[in-house]
Amino acid sequence: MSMTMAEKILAKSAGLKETEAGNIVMANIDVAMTHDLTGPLSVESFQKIGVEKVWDPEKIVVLFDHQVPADSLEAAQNHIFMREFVDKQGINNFYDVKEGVCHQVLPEKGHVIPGEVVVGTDSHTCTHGALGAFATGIGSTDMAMVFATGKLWFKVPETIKFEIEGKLGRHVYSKDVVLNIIGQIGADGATYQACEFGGETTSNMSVSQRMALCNMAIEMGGKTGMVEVDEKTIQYLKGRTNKPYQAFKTDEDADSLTTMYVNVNDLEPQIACPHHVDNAKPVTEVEGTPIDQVFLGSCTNGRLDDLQVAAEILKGKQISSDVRMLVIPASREIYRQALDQGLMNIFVDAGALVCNPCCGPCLGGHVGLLGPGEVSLSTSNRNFKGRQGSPEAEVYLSSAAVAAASAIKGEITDPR
Ligand SMILES: CC(C)[C@H](C(=O)O)[C@@H](O)C(=O)O
Ligand code: SF4
Repeated sequence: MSMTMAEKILAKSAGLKETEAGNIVMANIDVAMTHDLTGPLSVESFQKIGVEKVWDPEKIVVLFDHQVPADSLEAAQNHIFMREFVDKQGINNFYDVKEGVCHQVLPEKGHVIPGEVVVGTDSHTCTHGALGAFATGIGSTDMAMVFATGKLWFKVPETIKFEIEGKLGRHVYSKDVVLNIIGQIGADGATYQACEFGGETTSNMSVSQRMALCNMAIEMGGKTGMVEVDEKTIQYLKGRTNKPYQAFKTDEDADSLTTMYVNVNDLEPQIACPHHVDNAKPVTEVEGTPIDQVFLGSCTNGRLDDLQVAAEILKGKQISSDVRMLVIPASREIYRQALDQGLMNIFVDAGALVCNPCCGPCLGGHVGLLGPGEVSLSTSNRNFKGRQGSPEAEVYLSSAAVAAASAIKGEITDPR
């Protein structure tokens, strides 16, 4: 039977030969991730089930990233509570305050491999599908059941495959591609679909750029984002994991597959305007909009290539005195590489604030919040009302290149 990548992975994880979209399968979970913000709820629910020990401590990853270092007594208490859980359950895959954002750290540390089922109590767990896994966000009570049993049921999703063709122009990136797709199909355009990204443009992208595509799958309602395994995936995995893995591909004649063709030859840098991610416009339509803060970071665009692009633009320049710019590398590994490459000197000399790897202002719970009437330009993935602080603030989303060029001018700027 012809199947999609999502169907093949879910069939394998449920011990079935085949399955099809719409079926309910009981999957064996390969990786279960929780963090400082949703972890306490997951653990409290787990404790209510009454099972003493988690099903397999080696398959659980606990990580602190949303409020690190603790910015409130509540955050500190959450951290203490989670450290006690990790200790009691013998969970070795524990990353305390220093490592960075979960969706960057898990792939980096080799926890994500092709063909496996990864669940996390965070909606952007779909990012990990860039390595050919089936990865999705789940609720804290679902995670409690995973902790207890190692299993979770899924309705097998249909697949929408974005065949991306054409050559990206100068200073046009995967973030622009995915914002444009979301603008076209809407925030509910791929509801409960496995969003697979393919075509020659995707093949030419780095794993990092593919992660930005998959990261945004949830912003069009997707159950997961996915990219087929290729040489770049294999190179990425090298030195990170020795675990054997299976690479699955979507059969072109699979019943549950819909294809959307996207040509990027003439694509301009895109901006998602307040207060919805699907309110995407070409930068030329919004350039000149004054901004108060620029946030370069997050699980969407806080990776080394993003920092490199931004540093190239900021080199020898000064950030506008009307703007605060926050640079937050997505992980310690990226921070280290950025230091080695001299990127941090460029940011500091330009007048940016460099913070420790964490989620930062992305969801308005930690550093760098916006006041009423303020405007942020952010490389993250959501611009909902109140997302980065005051409900009277506005958030625009863009690539790292637009963010850097705009920081210099103090207004939304076309980096080209
Ligand atoms: C805190 C967490 C539940 C949340 C998510 O699931 O996405 C956060 O990471 C976000 O980006 O809004
Ligand atoms: S960086 Fe933002 S989107 Fe990513 S996990 Fe953190 S809060 Fe969520």
